[in-house]
Amino acid sequence: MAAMVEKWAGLGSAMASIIFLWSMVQNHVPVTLRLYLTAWAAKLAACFSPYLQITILENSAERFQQSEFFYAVEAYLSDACSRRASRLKAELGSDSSNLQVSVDDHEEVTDEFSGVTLWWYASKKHSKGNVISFYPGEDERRFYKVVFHRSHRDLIVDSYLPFVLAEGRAVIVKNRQRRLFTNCGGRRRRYLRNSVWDHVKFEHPATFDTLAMDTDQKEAIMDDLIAFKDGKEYYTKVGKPWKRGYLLYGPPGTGKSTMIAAMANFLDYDVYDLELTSVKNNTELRKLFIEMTSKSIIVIEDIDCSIDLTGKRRKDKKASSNKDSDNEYEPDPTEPRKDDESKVTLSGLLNFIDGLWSASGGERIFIFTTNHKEKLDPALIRRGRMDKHIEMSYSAALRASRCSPRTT
Ligand SMILES: Nc1ncnc2c1ncn2[C@@H]1O[C@H](COP(=O)(O)OP(=O)(O)OP(=O)(O)O)[C@@H](O)[C@H]1O
Repeated sequence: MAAMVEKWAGLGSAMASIIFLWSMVQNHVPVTLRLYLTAWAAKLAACFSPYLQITILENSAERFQQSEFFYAVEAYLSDACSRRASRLKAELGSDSSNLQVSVDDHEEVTDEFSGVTLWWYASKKHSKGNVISFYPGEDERRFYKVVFHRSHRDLIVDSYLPFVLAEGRAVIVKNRQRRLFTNCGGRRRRYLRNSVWDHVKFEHPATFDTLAMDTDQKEAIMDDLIAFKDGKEYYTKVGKPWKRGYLLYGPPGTGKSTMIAAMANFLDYDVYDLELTSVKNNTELRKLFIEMTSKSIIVIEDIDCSIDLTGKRRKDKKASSNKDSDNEYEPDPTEPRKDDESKVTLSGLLNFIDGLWSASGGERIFIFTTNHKEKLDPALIRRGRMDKHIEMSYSAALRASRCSPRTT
């Protein structure tokens, strides 16, 4: 018993010495050296620890692109492990109608795989950049960390993590609600949501059955869409990005928007309604592009009103567009440049469609609509960029109006 008491007393004095030494270090050692020492202490501890940890960040380097793996992990943990967690958080789902329950920050959840136990943690860390953000959450990077015994390294890396990715993807698909995105909402709101896009649930009821159009033409379009959707191998084989462009042209009210909705419903894709006049410059356009998910249709309506195809800039679409009118807005060279005018250039747009960036993500369809095909720059609509040109005519629209139920 006396030996035990002596042992505890020894331990107590050792602890007191460590605390004293640490407070000395805190007071007298410069911050940079202290951080260096802390990092080394962590490395040293890791060498002797029998456990390994893998971190999965929400954003890859410098918040550049959101990590699909992070969201797969989030979905997997919410679905498979949240019942074992004692602290959960509930948020509105992506379509703002369903509740999503997930594991709260700093909460530990255990999982088992092939008889091996693993521990997951969710947390946030502040980015080390010098940028000061005015919006909450901007300088924070969320991450998940999985800890396991180092003897199971191969099993975890080669089998468990791919399993989590596949399961998480399946959960995302199962819970998926198709969305209609816009870049027109308030800039501040989008920052708060940590995204450059706003979205609502996509609920347009149009289908190819309800679309009035020549049957052969309709079937040709559907075949083309199916070939695209199933064409991953083909695109890889021929070395082309997995994307396709459609130009829908014809007078107002001939069903161009309806056709887009029918395509989205047919393919089960999200729709990104890109308002070019709200995009500040080519850099912002690229950022919007990076944040688009795959399996999506990117729409630029009335492309001739959205961008000055001669290389000069044009005012707001609304200012210039009375769609039936031929009165074009002519930019006045003496007019001072306004900051809120879009500076997206034709070359920026061409890069967006099929430059190096266009290949990232894959499985995307670009659709431009116009009432004046003849006004478009040939470079913009050449085959390869806009692979299929579809004319929408009044005769089909007339058929549609005859078929639609009468309103009184
Ligand atoms: N071919 C069609 N099939 C089914 N509905 C049609 C067709 N054409 C027009 N409509 C109906 O006419 C209305 C206008 O169609 P829509 O908005 O798709 O035309 P649009 O060509 O996109 O017009 P705008 O150029 O003005 O944007 C919608 O209510 C749509 O249901």
